[in-house]
Amino acid sequence: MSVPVLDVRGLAHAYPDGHQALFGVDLHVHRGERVALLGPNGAGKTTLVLHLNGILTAGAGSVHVSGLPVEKKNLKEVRRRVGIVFQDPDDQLFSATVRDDVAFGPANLGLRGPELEACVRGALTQVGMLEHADRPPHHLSFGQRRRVAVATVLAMQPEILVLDEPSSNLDPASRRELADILRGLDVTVLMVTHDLPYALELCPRAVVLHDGQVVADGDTHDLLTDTELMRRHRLELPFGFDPAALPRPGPVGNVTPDHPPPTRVQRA
Ligand SMILES: Nc1ncnc2c1ncn2[C@@H]1O[C@H](COP(=O)(O)OP(=O)(O)OP(=O)(O)O)[C@@H](O)[C@H]1O
Repeated sequence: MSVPVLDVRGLAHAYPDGHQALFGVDLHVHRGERVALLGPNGAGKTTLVLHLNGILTAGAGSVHVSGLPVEKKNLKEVRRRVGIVFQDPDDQLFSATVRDDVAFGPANLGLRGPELEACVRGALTQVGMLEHADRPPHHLSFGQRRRVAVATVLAMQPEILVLDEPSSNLDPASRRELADILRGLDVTVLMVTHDLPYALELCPRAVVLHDGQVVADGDTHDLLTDTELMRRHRLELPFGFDPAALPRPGPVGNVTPDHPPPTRVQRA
């Protein structure tokens, strides 16, 4: 098996006020996986995600992205490899036009002229927003802005796409359209979500974080049908939702996963 795209080992983090948010987290994500990161409020999901591209630095342990350690001297390359789409698209969109926002990252990497334009068009096409390229982002709907935020990250051709609550504040049609887009991408995905049906629909594997520790890691369907595990870790499916009613999610885009399918559920 190849080097994991994401290799988190023994990661611990205490905030300056002394609050210990992560305790020895291990997480290995291989190329072609789509993994849901689940857990109740305050579990440490955001804290973990902020370590993946060096916004926060580890108190103990390590994070490697395709073998590259997340360290100050590597941050530029780490941030190209790990694309984070934050929950609020307005944290990511600040230019006069959609095109300029999507061009910002690749232009910083040195792309110019037709190469840059092709990159921007490619990313906007992937999210179905090419026809909006010349519009100001603040004229777009929330769902459209979220798609543009995804495009700004895809334009960097990341090795892993990290999404923080991608389905939040979307109407049912936009939620489904975004799921279709994500399913079609040829990129490894780590998705933080409280939307358990969305996790089940998109991610064959789920990792549950609770009180700063990984408490389960395995097949999403197996996890979400384990009522004792769900109760213990404050995870609740919407009333009347039956996980068996959804087909198991298929592989990522055209990527052939270089890992076996998740089967085991581990418990702390
Ligand atoms: N800047 C900070 N200073 C001190 N403690 C913090 C800070 N940010 C987060 N925490 C604490 O760290 C713990 C983990 O928070 P985190 O935001 O990572 O959880 P989360 O799983 O993302 O939660 P949610 O689902 O509510 O977004 C919480 O107890 C939180 O109060």
